[in-house]
Amino acid sequence: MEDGNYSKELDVAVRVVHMASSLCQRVQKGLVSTDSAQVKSKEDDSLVTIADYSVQATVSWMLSESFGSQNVSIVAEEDVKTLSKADSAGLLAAVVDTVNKSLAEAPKYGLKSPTKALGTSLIIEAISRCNSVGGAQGRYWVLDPVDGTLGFVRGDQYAVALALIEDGKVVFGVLGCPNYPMKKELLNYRYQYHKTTSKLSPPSMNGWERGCVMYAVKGSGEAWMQPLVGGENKFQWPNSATLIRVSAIDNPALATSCEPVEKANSNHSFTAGLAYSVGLRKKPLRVHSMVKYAAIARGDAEIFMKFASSGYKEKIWDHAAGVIIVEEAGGVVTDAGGHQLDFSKGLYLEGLDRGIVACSGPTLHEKIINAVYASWDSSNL
Ligand SMILES: Nc1ncnc2c1ncn2[C@@H]1O[C@H](COP(=O)(O)OS(=O)(=O)O)[C@@H](OP(=O)(O)O)[C@H]1O
Ligand SMILES: [Mg+2]
Ligand SMILES: [Mg+2]
Ligand SMILES: [Mg+2]
Repeated sequence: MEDGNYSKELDVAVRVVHMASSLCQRVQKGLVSTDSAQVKSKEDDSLVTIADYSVQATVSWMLSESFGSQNVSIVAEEDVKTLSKADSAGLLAAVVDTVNKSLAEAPKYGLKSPTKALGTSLIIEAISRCNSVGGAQGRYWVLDPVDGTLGFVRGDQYAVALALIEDGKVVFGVLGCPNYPMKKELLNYRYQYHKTTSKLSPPSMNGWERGCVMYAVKGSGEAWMQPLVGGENKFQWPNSATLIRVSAIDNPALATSCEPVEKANSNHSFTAGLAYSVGLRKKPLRVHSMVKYAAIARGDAEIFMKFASSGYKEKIWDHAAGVIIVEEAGGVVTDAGGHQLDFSKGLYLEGLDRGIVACSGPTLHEKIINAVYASWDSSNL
């Protein structure tokens, strides 16, 4: 894997995202979404689960072990505010157990386990150590431990997203998509929700390989995908990776667009109007998480549009890994004004103009940017 001076970081990042993705699959299978020892609401009313905290602790601990805690700065979505509350004691215990089970499997991914199980304080410390504020200088990791937590709780699509930013630019991104099938299938993969046990279990689709890890290094012109290491299989590198490329479709009538599931997260009627005006004819795919970027990078979709409410500020962890993978797979990602997304301004994509438009190529991208320009004023957004 030829790349600048990030090969060791990328190697560890891919391995730890595989490990974290398997952790999520295990948690998702046993998830009882009404059980507050597994799923909590944070102060902003968004959801957080055992998996979000466990992945953040696992990734944070492994990066510090691999590179020395003094050399590792991490921007990440979660903090320990909710987890430290008295009524989160059950959740915290479940996180400690989940993290130690995952770390015990580290050798399967070519990584080192801790000499003994981590105690609660070390796990709290690993999560809270992810307190970098990002910015235009220096090197820091960007982690969304579970992107699309809502999708995760629903047994639907979600992602584990890890990227490295240096001097304000994303230098590589790794995206674990545990529920995304290896074969070219629709993205509406869902676990079945059993009302009686209120448990989630994967549909009985024999031999239907699901789960992949994508990664790309800035300027390489390549994006790669590995099947998720599952069961007793040992992780191998790099021979299990295949090159992925965006779709060559640039005819709007044949193009597939995707967008967030929740209309609170993106204005569906505005994107429907844009779709019609540029001549899209297929029903949009509504998909949780950065799996939407993964779908474009892999050629399963050609367009991803997101127009959040005007007051909302996009976080860098919701986009860093997905953007670099689409760009290196041959796609284009800008804001609605056609400007590059700016990852150098701290935790948010400051200065983002109206929304995000990611396309498989410049022809579709230009049509959509022009359609936004033509219809924005009359859209009273
Ligand atoms: N109001 C609002 N507007 C826009 N975006 C928001 C909003 N609230 C949350 N978020 C962020 O969206 C992330 C999930 O994006 P998705 O594309 O998965 O959304 S959706 O669930 O499919 O609607 C989700 O990421 P996770 O928290 O990691 O799941 C949030 O960071
Ligand atoms: Mg969240
Ligand atoms: Mg997210
Ligand atoms: Mg998240």
